[in-house]
Amino acid sequence: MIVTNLVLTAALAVLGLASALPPKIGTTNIGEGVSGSLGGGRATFKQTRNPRYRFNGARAVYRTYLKYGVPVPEDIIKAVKYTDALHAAQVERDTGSAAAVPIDDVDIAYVTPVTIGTPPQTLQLDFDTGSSDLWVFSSHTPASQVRGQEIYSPNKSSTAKLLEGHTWSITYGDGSASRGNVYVDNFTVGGLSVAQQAVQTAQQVSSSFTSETNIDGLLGLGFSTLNTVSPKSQLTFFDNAKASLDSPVFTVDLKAQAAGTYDFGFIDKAKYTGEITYVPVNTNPGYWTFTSSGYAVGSGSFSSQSITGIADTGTSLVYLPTAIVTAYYRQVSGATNSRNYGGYVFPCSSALPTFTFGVGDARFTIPSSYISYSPIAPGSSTCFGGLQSSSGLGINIWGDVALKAAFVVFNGANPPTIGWAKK
Ligand SMILES: CSc1ccc(CNCCO)cc1
Repeated sequence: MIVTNLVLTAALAVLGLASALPPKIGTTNIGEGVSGSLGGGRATFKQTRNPRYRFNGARAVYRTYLKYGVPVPEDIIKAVKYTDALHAAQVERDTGSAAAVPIDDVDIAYVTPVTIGTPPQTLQLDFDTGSSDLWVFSSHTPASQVRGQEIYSPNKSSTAKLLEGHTWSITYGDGSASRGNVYVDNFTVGGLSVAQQAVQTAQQVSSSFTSETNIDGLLGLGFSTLNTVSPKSQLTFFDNAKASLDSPVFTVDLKAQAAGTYDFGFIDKAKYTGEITYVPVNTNPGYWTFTSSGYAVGSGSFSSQSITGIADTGTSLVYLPTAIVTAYYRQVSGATNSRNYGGYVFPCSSALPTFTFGVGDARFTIPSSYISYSPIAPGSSTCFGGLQSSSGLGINIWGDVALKAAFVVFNGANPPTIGWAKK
């Protein structure tokens, strides 16, 4: 039987009228179950949560009275006025969310788009919980040191202001370095804005930054005590934004060879499974330092021991005590700790066990594919490990290889804590 669109439409309309049940208050009735076609196409409306919506019960009741033409009782009117005032009194709460995109095929680092100034200039920055300077390639960076990076030009921003007499200089754990002067300007990450963010403009960058053409600078998410600006140190973007956030947190969801997210001000339940295990953070000297409860190699037994280290989104690999790392590579045929290649290498064809680490009673397993990090040179059959010894660093580092295996909450409350969840 051929049912023309017209008849179908009429039928749907009659059905609609016939369903005396009103749509549930507070939801948008998109005609659940009403599919069918008007003009042949299909439409699906995905409902998304509005993180800024604040439910007001009194107002919902008020709307119901209006909807059914019933005079609104005085006490409901009073309740609406009272609750509206309460909501208005709440400081404007804010959130932000932005993508974390791997810059190459081994996830050596991740970049996130930010906008600076007026009109907005977009740069891709490496969000780094292991440092606390926000610095960018700029119009002050010598052309010989710029190789395709986007630059920030303060003289093209009507809202940029030079921070007179302030300079900065930073050297990272991997030996890379940069230095320069400081402006304040409007700064936005994923819809979250800070009006007067200190933006450190590079006048010099080391060769490793010049050759990292996909990184236009760093956004430090460590504690502001680590900031290198002198004579007056500056606050990180998170510290500046914290007071206006719904919740004083940011979360990190890094992915292997895919875009993840940095969220500010809220914890997205869709991004993790099970419970979040929170542990204390030692903010001295300014890293997100926490203590892991132990480790296991592959299907081996879990060794309960305290491993104190930093959660560092700006470091690619995991660096742990030599005893743990040798226990791991003992399970990898052909693995050696190579001076030539600067760490543990193994035949790319070797089978690698997984690596499990503990946070409290929770256990997080790093897939072996994350630890088979990359050939030591393009096409080589020798691979470099994603797990290396921290003996030369003096600090244990849970870098991207570990962070990719979890959903991590950096809780900037007082006292700060760090939360780990499976995903
Ligand atoms: C040359 S690309 C680069 C990216 C991030 C960083 C900061 N963290 C590194 C660990 O010290 C340094 C260099």
